[in-house]
Parts: sequence; C-alpha cells; structure tokens
Amino acid sequence: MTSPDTAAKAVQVADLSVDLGGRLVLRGVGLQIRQGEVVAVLGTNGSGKSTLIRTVVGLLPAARGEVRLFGTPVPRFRQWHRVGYVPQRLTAAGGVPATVHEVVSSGLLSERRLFAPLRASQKQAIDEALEIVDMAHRRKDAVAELSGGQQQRVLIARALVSDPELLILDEPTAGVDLASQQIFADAIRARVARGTTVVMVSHDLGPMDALIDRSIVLRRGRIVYDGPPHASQTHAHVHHSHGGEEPGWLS
Ligand SMILES: Nc1ncnc2c1ncn2[C@@H]1O[C@H](COP(=O)(O)OP(=O)(O)OP(=O)(O)O)[C@@H](O)[C@H]1O
Repeated sequence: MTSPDTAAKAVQVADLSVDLGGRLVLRGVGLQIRQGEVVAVLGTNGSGKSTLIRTVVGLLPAARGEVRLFGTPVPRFRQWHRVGYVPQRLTAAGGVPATVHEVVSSGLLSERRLFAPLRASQKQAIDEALEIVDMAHRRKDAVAELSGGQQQRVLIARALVSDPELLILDEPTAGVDLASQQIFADAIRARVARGTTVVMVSHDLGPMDALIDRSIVLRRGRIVYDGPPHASQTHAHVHHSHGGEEPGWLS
C-alpha cells in the first residue's frame, strides 16, 4: 500500500548500498526528494553520483536497502512514462544506426505500442523537443554522425519529449555550448514552474545554478552534505581539495 505521505515523495532512497565488481560503491545512502524539488547531486569523480542515478532509474540493483519512485519500490515500478532520464553519454545508440528523430521518439516508447504509428500530438511533441534543443534541422541524420555536444542535445530532447513528472539528468549539459545550456535551463525552468521534479548530477551547473533548491554532496559512496545549494559548493570544494579519491596530480 502507498500512504499519501509516501506518494508525495518522488524519490525515496533508504539505506542503499550498491556493489560493483565486488566493491561497495554506495554505502548506506538515504535521501527523500519531494515532488517539485530541484536537486543537484555533486561530488568528485568516482564518488558514486552516476551509480546513485543509475540505481534510482533501475539500471543497477541494490545490494542492500531500497529505492522507491512515487512510493513504489523500483523493481515493481511500471510507470516509466512519469520519468525522463538523460544518461551521461549516448551509450545506448553507440553503433546503432538510429536517426535523431528515432532517438527522440524512443522517449515516447512507454506510451506507445511497439510499431504503432505516432499520433499527431506525439509528432508535435517530438518536433517541439527538437526545436528546444535546436536540432530540428538534423532530424534525419544518424546520431553517430553528430558531435558529442549535439548527441547530448538529442538525449535532452528525448528526456523532454514525454513531459515527465520526474527528470533525472546525469551531467546533461556536459560538452554542450553555453547558448544551448541556457536554452536547456530555460526549458527546465518552465517545467519546474509546472511542478516537475528534477534530480541532476553536474560538475558545472552553469545557467542551471539558479534553479537548484537543494544540493547533495557524495564522497566515497556516502552523503556528506544535504542542504541549501550555496553552502554545498564550499563543501564540495573542500572535499575536492582535501581527500577526494582523485590522484594527487588532479587535486
Ligand atoms: N562497472 C563497474 N565495476 C566496478 N566498479 C565500477 C563500475 N562502474 C563504476 N565503478 C566504480 O564506482 C565508483 C563510482 O563511480 P561513478 O561512476 O558512480 O562515479 P561518479 O561520481 O559519477 O564519477 P564522475 O564524476 O567521474 O562521473 C568509481 O570508483 C568507479 O570506479
């Protein structure tokens, strides 16, 4: 059963540990994200940010603990149309001869019967998402022929096309130029105003910074800060300078 209190939470993570290749990459992580919150996940390279995101969207299993989306444990969650996910890189399409239009329309897969033709409203949603990221003129091109930043823009369009209630973004604008970052931040701002929940990993929030209302900082698989965004910047910086996992030449 889902209590009303549980249902008001978009994401609930309780005592989560994740094991990758025999190593505990996340250790006892707990957090709750209310619907409508915009949360940044920060931390040095290898601190476990992508692992947390990938576990939240059900791509990695929990060794211990639990993740719930909208009150339902992820292994039983079926309402994936409510969730948009932008992975760190376009790995899914690597080597697959998909066009820009096909990749963006795959964002609607959970709403469509496989091979059913797109409805007019869905075609319009794809066109709008392609316009937002300024890739409409490349719709027929293979994504493999695009630059890294252009591929990232296609992934952003794929996440936006179904207008999900929860957007989970893993470094969505890495390698994307500043003008496109601004366009993306504006698109996110409009959705946040309508109540969309956003969870975003980023090393450089750029124009998105003003939208963040809470930061979580990970260090070596544990949450070391959870609170207002600006204090976290200092905190993330302190950990970056003194005792991150990166080799000395990076600190
Ligand atoms: N498939 C895997 N097998 C074993 N270890 C892994 C695997 N994937 C990631 N790891 C390890 O898990 C740790 C956390 O990785 P993760 O990608 O979550 O970090 P991150 O905080 O997202 O880093 P970055 O900022 O570099 O993207 C790292 O030490 C990494 O080496």
